[in-house]
Amino acid sequence: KSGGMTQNIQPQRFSFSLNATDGKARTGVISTPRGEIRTPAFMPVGTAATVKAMMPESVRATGADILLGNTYHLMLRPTAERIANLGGLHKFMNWERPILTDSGGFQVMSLSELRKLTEKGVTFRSHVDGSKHELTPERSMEIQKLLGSDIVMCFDECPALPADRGRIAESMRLSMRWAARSKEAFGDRPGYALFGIQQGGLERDFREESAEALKEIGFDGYALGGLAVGEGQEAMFDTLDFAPDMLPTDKPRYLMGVGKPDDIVGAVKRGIDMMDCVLPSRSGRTGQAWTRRGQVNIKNARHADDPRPLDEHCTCPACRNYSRAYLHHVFRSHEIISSMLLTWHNLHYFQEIMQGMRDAIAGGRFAAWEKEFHDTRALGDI
Ligand SMILES: Cc1cccc2c(=O)nc(N)[nH]c12
Ligand SMILES: [Zn+2]
Repeated sequence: KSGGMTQNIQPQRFSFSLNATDGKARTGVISTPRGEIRTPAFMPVGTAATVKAMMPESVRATGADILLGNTYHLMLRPTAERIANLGGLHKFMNWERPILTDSGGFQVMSLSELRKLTEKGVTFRSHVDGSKHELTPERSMEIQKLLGSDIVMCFDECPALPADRGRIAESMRLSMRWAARSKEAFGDRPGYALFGIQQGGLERDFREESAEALKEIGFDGYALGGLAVGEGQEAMFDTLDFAPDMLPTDKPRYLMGVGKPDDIVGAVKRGIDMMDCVLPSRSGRTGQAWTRRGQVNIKNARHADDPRPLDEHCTCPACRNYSRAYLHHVFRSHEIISSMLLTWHNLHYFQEIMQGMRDAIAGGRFAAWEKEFHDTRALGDI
């Protein structure tokens, strides 16, 4: 034994290693200077520098290796410059593990008013105070650098659906020009990653053109954008039956904005490595619990006298220490703990699904795991 200090040498690089595949499903590890990300990974959304109703240590306790922040929200309030002056987003929100930030374009189109889209970028008025702002690929890269996020997303445009093929092609080609400008502006930042975002709607030829354009530019990871925007699960899965295969095998594939538990399982089955969604946290705040036997609306009167836990197999604090009757009561009384407990449970359950899939893929038994997953959900709540 050397006796010397065994330092915790963090890799100064961003790298992805694939450990096993089972059909199209994959499991591996993304190594970053701020820690490892086990894939397939679910990323809780921390829009305004907080995963709502959760302390960061609680988010970690659910099993999350990485969380999401949003360029759009943070540039408006408290501003990226203020966060940078305070030491960056990790320090600001007390989460020292990896953070991925979305690039802002998608949120502008869905949240702001008086938007103006040009080749240069987007000008808009803040939904917070009506102030005028501009986002371009260059400004988005600058903001994400000020935040210090480990995985930076290209600045893209996601067409509102329904859209005709002409609109989808035009929007995708703009996003590809913006991807090149994003890469140029991002520069060379060892330890930080830039992900390209494939667009092209549900169209195989446009998805192919987009994938080719992104590979030509070259990225550390590749996201599939333009899905989970109202097309429905069947159309999304039909697209996922071909789109991920167009992307490099040796880089992470990130499906943005997905989804319900069965969306997540279907996406991993089709070769997706990373996902994010507000569903578990947002629905937790409305009393909507996600369990292995389906959805449970805890506000429903049927739970008022029920001494059982939400999910008897779940090891989260809500299921270990509280009854359905208690959860029902605190929701009906609008107590703050109601959001805390159900958000924790939902995030814990989503991470349990991810861990189950990682183990199943590593063991070559994904099909059996998927069957068990669907059969149990079909039982419905008891
Ligand atoms: C968050 C999200 C959901 C769904 C789609 C998208 C998209 O196409 N592009 C970006 N940047 N973000 C998205
Ligand atoms: Zn639970």
